[in-house]
Amino acid sequence: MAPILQSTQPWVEKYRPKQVKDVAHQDEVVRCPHMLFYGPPGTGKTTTALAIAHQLFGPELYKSRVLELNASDDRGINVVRTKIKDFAAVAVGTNQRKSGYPCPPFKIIVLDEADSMTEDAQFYDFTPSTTAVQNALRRTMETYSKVTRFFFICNYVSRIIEPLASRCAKFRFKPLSEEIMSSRILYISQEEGLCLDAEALSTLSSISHGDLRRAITYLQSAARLFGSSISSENLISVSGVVPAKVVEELLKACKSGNFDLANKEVNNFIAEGYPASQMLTQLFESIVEDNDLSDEQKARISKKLGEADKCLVDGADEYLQLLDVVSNTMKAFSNMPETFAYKFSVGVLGFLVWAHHMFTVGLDVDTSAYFTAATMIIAVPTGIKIFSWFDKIRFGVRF
Ligand SMILES: Nc1ncnc2c1ncn2[C@@H]1O[C@H](COP(=O)(O)OP(=O)(O)OP(=O)(O)O)[C@@H](O)[C@H]1O
Repeated sequence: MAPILQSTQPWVEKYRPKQVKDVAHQDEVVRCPHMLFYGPPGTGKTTTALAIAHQLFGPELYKSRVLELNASDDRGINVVRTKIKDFAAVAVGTNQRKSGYPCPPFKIIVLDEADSMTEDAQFYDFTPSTTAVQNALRRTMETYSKVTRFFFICNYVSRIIEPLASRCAKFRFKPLSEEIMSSRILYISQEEGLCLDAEALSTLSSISHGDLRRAITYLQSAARLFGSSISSENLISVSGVVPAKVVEELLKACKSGNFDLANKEVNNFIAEGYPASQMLTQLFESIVEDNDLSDEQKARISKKLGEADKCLVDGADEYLQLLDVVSNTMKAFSNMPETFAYKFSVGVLGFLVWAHHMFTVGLDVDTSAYFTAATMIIAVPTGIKIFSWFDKIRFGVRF
């Protein structure tokens, strides 16, 4: 059995395919213009670009013909104007064909994470800066198109400006299917002398969501911690995925309508140290599949989950966000749907606005303005008050 603990090299690099033909299941992509590879993480975009470059130039010419820039490099507008231009402008020798490699007469510039290129000193402002850098590239691409090919790699193609995208052949990388992931994982397991049963294999594919890099990383972590025989539970524990039972308990508490119980579950969850964002993802999956909820209720909870997810990304408190989600889920599960209170308060508001309109018709401008102010002062708080009364009646607390 092969040693597991000796090598410190991450397996994602050790098992990065060196040849385009070994990149699993992205056949359409590998047949070269300027290229734009986009799609979710860990699906082989960078691997394909580097494999193409290696296969075109071989190890000897690789360094002189290929420039790799990723997010860790400085890729502000000045880099585009100088480093990329300097590299692109130097003509390639005509007689550099090495045995076994096609060595076409151009260079390749690989811009990884092209959707996060920044303008110097404006890195906090995504849209204008990225656009400025990309605009600066348009000219460079045109001027040096005879001697350079650009490979843009990104997750979100919508963040690449249209003039750049339209100069490229676009290739969408899809999340890898369970079978493709499993066969690559099986191959790596055999090479590393690991023993994975069918359940562990399927768990690994499902918790990785089509991201092979993630799957390989979980596998390596599990091998380090648990040795050569890896079970489904081992993989779940290294992945940070919340055990299905914990999600179930939380949903059960929501269904019970008992706020104290739900609060206790949220407290336990936070005390266990699970990431709240992971819980939101799994809660979402469970709610979408829950037959006790109507489509409208599912839509409401999903909206709340989305808002909480954004708040967490912005640095909000995990406990409060989760409690907010849980309270909204409780409302959705409760027999008196939120829509009733909502519609009632909106109805009161609507009535007052309508009454205001009827009374003010024919009044002079000043009287009408006073009346409008009075209506807003009465109508809005009244609506909100009624809304909160309903919450108090139902849960004894206002969320
Ligand atoms: N299609 C694939 N075939 C074989 N291995 C793959 C494939 N996709 C990913 N991998 C494995 O995952 C690792 C990471 O892949 P890669 O860097 O190409 O992903 P990516 O799509 O560029 O992701 P990101 O958008 O995060 O940069 C590779 O080193 C390789 O081990």
